Amino acid sequence: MNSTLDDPPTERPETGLRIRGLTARYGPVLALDEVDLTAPRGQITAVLGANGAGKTTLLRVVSGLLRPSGGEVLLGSRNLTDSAAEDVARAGVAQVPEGRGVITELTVEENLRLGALLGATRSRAAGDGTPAAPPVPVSDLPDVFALFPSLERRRRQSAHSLSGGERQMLVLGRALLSAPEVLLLDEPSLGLAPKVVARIFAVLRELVDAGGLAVLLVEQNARSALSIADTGVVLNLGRVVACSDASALAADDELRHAYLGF
Ligand SMILES: Nc1ncnc2c1ncn2[C@@H]1O[C@H](COP(=O)(O)OP(=O)(O)OP(=O)(O)O)[C@@H](O)[C@H]1O
Repeated sequence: MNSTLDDPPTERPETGLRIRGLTARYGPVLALDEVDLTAPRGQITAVLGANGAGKTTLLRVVSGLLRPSGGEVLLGSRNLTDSAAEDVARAGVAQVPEGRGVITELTVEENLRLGALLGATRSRAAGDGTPAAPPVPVSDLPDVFALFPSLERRRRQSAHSLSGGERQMLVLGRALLSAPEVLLLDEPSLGLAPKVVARIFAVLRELVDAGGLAVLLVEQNARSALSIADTGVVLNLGRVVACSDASALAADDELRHAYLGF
């Protein structure tokens, strides 16, 4: 039987996110078929694959937006499988939606304060027995501004005025302020200039190396993703067709040509 969010942890929380036998459907369409993968703490796990492979569906299930038809989503010893999206967020799983996720009516600073608000809620919950958040080295707005100085220059501007790259930095900063254990990133490179992508990926790498954060990075840009990831998982038609060390995947010509488009 599944444990619940309220069960006391019985394993070391270092385990990170584990997905076991995950199956998801849209009516007759089988979008995920018995997917197994692990996103350990202190590592970046890239999920790669062509259009329709099931990457977005995987994120939707993990974040509680779509109910799976089978399998499990575990965070440490906590079973998040059938949890509502707000409970998954409170458990420490932060979504970094593709740059659309900024609230354009609010300023940069106000957007960031929303993330900090969730972080504060989580800290109070931790006092009630939930495992404390890991030491993500971002706890207040100045920490985000140190990572992304252009956000500081625009802190009082409406988020509407930001470029695509700045919007992506803002949603990432907001997610970090929620003191996450796991970051889920959906195509953070989409439509951005290579220089901006390089900055965002370098920040992710720094954060993961500095603490116990687990990153699940969904990307179509397989080459860039594998350059910063520890492990790559390749999906095709809802199934895992490869799961390996990122550098080994990048060096596998057959696999790259068949599934990764580079
Ligand atoms: N709302 C939906 N209704 C029906 N089928 C869907 C729906 N969303 C996705 N699908 C189907 O589920 C499968 C997986 O789609 P998904 O969006 O997860 O793939 P993806 O790898 O994220 O691709 P993309 O990068 O194009 O978003 C595809 O066959 C897709 O057509």
